[in-house]
Amino acid sequence: MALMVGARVLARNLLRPWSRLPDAVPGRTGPAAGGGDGVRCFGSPRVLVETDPAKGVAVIKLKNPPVNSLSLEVLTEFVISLEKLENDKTFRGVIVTSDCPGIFSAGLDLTEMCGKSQAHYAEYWRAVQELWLRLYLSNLVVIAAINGVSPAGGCLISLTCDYRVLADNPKYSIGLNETLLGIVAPSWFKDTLVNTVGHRTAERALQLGLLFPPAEALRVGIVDQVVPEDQVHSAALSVMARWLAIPDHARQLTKNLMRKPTADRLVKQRDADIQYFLQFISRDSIQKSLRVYLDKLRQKKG
Ligand SMILES: CCCCC/C=C\C/C=C\CCC/C=C/C(=O)SCCNC(=O)CCNC(=O)[C@H](O)C(C)(C)COP(=O)(O)OP(=O)(O)OC[C@H]1O[C@@H](n2cnc3c(N)ncnc32)[C@H](O)[C@@H]1OP(=O)(O)O
Repeated sequence: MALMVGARVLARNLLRPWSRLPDAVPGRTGPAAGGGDGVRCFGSPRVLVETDPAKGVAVIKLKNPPVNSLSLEVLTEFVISLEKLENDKTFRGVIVTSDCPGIFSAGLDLTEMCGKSQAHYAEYWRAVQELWLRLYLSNLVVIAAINGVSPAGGCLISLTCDYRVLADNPKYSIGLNETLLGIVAPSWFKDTLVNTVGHRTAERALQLGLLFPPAEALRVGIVDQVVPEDQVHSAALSVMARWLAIPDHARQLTKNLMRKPTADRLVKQRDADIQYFLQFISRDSIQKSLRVYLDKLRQKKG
């Protein structure tokens, strides 16, 4: 019950940009934060933020064990943390990564889309839209340091970034695998993939629900770089330095030029998109597919 109320409060914060989460780790500094002196931490229970004001760079670490599924709370806390960074002129870039070993993100939280009320589905989908819009159009340089498997919504998060570095581990596949669950990637997921890998590759990948292992992911361009696992963070920092060498205003205007038409397609019909999602996700056949998929995941262990 408390969790539900908490989620509602957090979700309402999305609509009230002036409201702030209390800092979960207020002003913690020092080497434990991962970057030596001057690194400061804030954020929330599921979205840790380590900042290095001297470099103007922050690291957002998703921490929603066991699989970093994108629950309503995670989506909301992510947006709030991102907004905090964007409103602080100290920061010019952010690296998005995972605090869960071996898993970047298992994607949208299936339990949020299964067996819940229409009101809940609407609330959840608006939060998914919000995070996508904020990340896709962020003024910050956003680099994904993909240190684990990254299906569906996890892949979407990384596709919204400006650059993707993937750890070279055969288990760390990435892709929009929605069709394997018997569901369909919405048009703006599809657009994000098309804008990254081109129409033909996206068409094949989406219909077959392909999850690309690292070498393949690099070949089709769904990631920009594959590096040994222990170098993901340092590689992301090197890339960041290169992107930060470009004057902000020129880079930001160019990013906007490239991405705004795609984002505008959703912005112009957000409510209709929510209605479309509601109709789709509430179908008996879709609910059944999701239940079967979740049961398979749960039975895997037993
Ligand atoms: C023309 C018509 C168009 C209509 C379109 C309109 C609208 C669109 C409608 C819907 C669009 C929805 C888009 C959906 C996007 C998504 O992101 S769906 C999620 C996709 N994710 C996956 O397929 C990944 C599933 N998970 C896994 O494959 C594995 O869990 C793993 C990530 C590889 C990790 O494996 P492992 O370490 O072995 O961990 P377990 O499998 O044992 O899992 C641990 C527990 O976590 C639970 N879990 C896993 N994934 C999720 C998830 N995504 N959400 C919620 N929960 C998840 C799993 O059940 C285990 O739970 P228990 O501990 O057993 O309780």
